[in-house]
Amino acid sequence: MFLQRSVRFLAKNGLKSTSSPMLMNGRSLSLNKSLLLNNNSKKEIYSIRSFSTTKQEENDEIPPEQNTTLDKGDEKILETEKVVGLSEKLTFQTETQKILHIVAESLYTEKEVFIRELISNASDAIEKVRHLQLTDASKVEDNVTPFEIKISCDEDKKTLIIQDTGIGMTKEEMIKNLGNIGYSGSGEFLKQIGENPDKASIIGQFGVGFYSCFMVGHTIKIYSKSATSGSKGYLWESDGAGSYNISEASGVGRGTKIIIHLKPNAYEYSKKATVEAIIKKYSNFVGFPITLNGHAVNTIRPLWTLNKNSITPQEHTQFYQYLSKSYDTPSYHLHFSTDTPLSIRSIFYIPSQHMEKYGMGRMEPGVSLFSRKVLIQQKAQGILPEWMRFVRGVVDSEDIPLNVSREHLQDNGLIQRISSVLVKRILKHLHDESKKDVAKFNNFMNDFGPFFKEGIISDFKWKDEISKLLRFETSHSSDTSTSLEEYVSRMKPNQNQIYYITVPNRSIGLKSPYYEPFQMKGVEVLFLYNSIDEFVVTNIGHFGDKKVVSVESKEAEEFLLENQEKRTDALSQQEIDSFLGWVTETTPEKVSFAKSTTRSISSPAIIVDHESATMRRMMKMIEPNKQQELPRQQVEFNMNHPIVLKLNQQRTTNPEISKLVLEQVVDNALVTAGLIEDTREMIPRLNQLLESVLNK
Ligand SMILES: Nc1ncnc2c1ncn2[C@@H]1O[C@H](COP(=O)(O)OP(=O)(O)OP(=O)(O)O)[C@@H](O)[C@H]1O
Repeated sequence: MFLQRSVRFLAKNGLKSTSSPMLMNGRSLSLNKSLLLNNNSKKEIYSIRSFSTTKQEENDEIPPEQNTTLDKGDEKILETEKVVGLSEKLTFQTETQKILHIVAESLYTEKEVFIRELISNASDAIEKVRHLQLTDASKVEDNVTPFEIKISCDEDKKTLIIQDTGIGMTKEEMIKNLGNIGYSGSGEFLKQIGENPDKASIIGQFGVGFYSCFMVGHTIKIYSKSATSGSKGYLWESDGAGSYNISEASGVGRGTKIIIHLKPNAYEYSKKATVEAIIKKYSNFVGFPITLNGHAVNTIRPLWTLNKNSITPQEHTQFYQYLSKSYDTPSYHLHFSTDTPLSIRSIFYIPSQHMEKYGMGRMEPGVSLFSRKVLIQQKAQGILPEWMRFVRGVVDSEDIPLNVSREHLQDNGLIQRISSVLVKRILKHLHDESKKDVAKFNNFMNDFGPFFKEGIISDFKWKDEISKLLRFETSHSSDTSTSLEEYVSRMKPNQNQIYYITVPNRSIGLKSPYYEPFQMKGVEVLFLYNSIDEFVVTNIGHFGDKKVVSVESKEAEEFLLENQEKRTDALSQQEIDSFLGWVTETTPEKVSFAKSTTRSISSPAIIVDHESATMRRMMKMIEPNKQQELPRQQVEFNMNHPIVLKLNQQRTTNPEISKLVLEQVVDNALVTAGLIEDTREMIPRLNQLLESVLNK
């Protein structure tokens, strides 16, 4: 289809199906040329791509030997630039100095990552210039230079040079980007880098990658020329000891050239074999040709555009590690392509671990958005919902215009539609995986469950799909592995609701008077231990046609009443009424209504139909200074309980102690319902009661 469209277009516009060397040198170069010829309409991109790509779209890997114009022999990059005029000495921002020092000094075991960081910056810079060329070519001075990353190491000179033909930097940008740490939480970085054993991952996640070159270099020289029209070249030079020099330079090409003069303990990075192995290890999936001393190193395989059966598990792992700047093997991956209703090529990875659980701050979104292999935005907001920020991957859709506003991606209707398709597909994939390997999925949910719970609370649209993935601990088993589907499959024939109880731990749950009647009926109850869980189940509301309700709710009480054998009370109705009247008279500030319970409980009293304890705690967190008065409660008494019967006997003969006992019984019920947080106010009363027991 591309080809047909392009032939039509070329015929119409009189372009020749050229076999010029530029077109043969890879797609990025071809795109450049297309821009020289035309403006940036979608049609033009189709046409040139189709002509430059003779293989089918599904399998358009560019063999390494065709990747670059530079693969001609052992070529070293020379320092041909010349400083013009005087140089200006500037100091690093204080925080930057600290971070620079830490990065340079404390990562000696993982030094090699500096190559990954610099290549990643180079690739980002090229993506930026490519995007600018395709959206506003007039702003770019040089539209001819091919997109490439050249690396050169020299064992004699003890240098390593990394040069890109990317967006480059103006003088101001060099000062801003290289002299300051953009990351606002640099204090946080300093803390984490000290504590975390996986320092290399932290470097990647905090955007301090550039400074890693000071681990290996005693002097760093950076020549850079911004791609924007009219820019001059500059040299930035520093030994990382607090200051840097900037001067104008002539002979600087578009992009950035970093010359690292290696420290004696880092001479290994002047060896070609060492550097080549590191590039292959970390940067094999960079989307632009990388050459080392003139030889092509990487294989450009945009995996997401390939046939999924042609990709090996190792390639997936490598690609994931490249995308996520991490070293683990992903738990799951999904390679998903569709042409209807939208054209989407995508690959998603679910990491095997995440840092949020260690309190390491919020993860950034991890999916990059492309349009026909041109990067629109890395870590794109809005392509997946916020709660799916743990997913890493790539989404490519030719339906997205290159000049889509990157700031407001999440407000874009098309992005929202793509997002919908993707979220649905990812959730379905996880559901399928949960059936394939139950233990693996349960382990995954143990770790990543909080993200899905956040999804239930914040993203109502997906609550049905997400609720199928959640796992709970229940009275059936102490594993945190019961799905709602399994719960439903074990429901009693007369049961049409799912019951939960919020308790601090399992043992309290098992002893709770709210759980007791369910246990007696053999009805399974979900045990929720976190405040957030109650919001989660409240938001789930219904699972299929089964309502999810608290064991403390009216609905639960009605269920318990059904088919319940009539209790025979030891007291007459008149005696009961009189007792309950005494209760409300004696504890008017705590009890609004007292009645005889119908629940089979072994405690003397229980609070019913009350406000959720979780909600109270939440309100307190929201307004910590506001006194949260506890409203008067409805209390049900177990009229066969020995304490209640004795209380009834003694309330007239021993009114003082009976009042104390009643107050304690009510307070005990409030504690059981989680409504009293501070039990200290009971102590004087308990002491009085103890005294009276001992005095007997
Ligand atoms: N080769 C380059 N070309 C153009 N600009 C660059 C280049 N290398 C670095 N920069 C600029 O310097 C900034 C700082 O780079 P650094 O590697 O420290 O962090 P980062 O790239 O922003 O974050 P991360 O390392 O997480 O990708 C970059 O954001 C970019 O603006």
